[in-house]
Amino acid sequence: MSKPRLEGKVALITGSASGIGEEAVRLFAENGAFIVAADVQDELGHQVVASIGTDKVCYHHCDVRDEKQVEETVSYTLEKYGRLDVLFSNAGIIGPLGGILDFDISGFDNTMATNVRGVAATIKYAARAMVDRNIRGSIICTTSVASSLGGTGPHAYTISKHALVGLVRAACSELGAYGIRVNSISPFGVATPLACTAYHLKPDVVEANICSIANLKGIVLKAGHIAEAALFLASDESAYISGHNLAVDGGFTVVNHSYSS
Ligand SMILES: NC(=O)c1ccc[n+]([C@@H]2O[C@H](COP(=O)([O-])OP(=O)(O)OC[C@H]3O[C@@H](n4cnc5c(N)ncnc54)[C@H](O)[C@@H]3O)[C@@H](O)[C@H]2O)c1
Repeated sequence: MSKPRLEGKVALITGSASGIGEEAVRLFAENGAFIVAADVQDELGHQVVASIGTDKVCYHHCDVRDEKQVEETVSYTLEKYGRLDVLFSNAGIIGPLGGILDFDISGFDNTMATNVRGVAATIKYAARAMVDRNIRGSIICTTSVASSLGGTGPHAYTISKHALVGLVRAACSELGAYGIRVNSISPFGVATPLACTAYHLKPDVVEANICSIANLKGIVLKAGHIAEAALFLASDESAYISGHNLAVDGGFTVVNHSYSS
């Protein structure tokens, strides 16, 4: 039997009580990792952990907008499992809807505080922990197709995800010297609570809408597909990949949708 892909590795996953993060917790655990699952939805987070088993996975409250909570969560991970090999900085919000002409500036601030500043804080403390212990770790963030295209999400969200690509590249440029890889995953639409609640739609309706505009037909994108990409970037199979924004979008961002042959 082949060795579990994350055997002996310790991972911190934010936004882990729901959607993509929850799937990643399950998949990383199946692949032998010790995990701290962090989120602000404590009840859901505890349920996720209880459904997997508390021997290798634990839940910890962390609002990524609060630098102190991020620092404390990384310290908790080190106390609990003794090291940190993988950060999956995945927590994010869709932020306010609406156009630029009536732009919700305070909603924009909160979106940036969560999707960019929050991720920056997680990278800062996770990278410190890795550098201090000489760990050649892997840092993964969740961007979006809205990180490379305008008009595929609300404006504040699009701005935040574009900025996140810059953050990944900046961190990659510095942390390579320590052997630490920094990448991101850029998903197309997935019918998680983030996508469903924003538009007040049920998951099957969201999936039907996504499929109707998707480039790749005959498959429905699920949170598990994104978790698989995170597993690859977390594992040693991606040992020389850094600074990459891995599209899991069925080709959506590289085709001209108005062209038909
Ligand atoms: N669902 C999609 O279509 C889609 C597409 C592209 C990218 N993404 C990105 O994937 C990531 C995960 O989203 P999802 O779709 O699984 O949605 P989700 O709502 O199911 O999960 C997001 C999780 O992040 C947590 N969270 C929100 N604010 C937080 C904060 N301040 N501190 C800590 N945790 C916080 C939420 O409680 C939730 O559990 C996000 O970064 C999102 O932008 C989602």
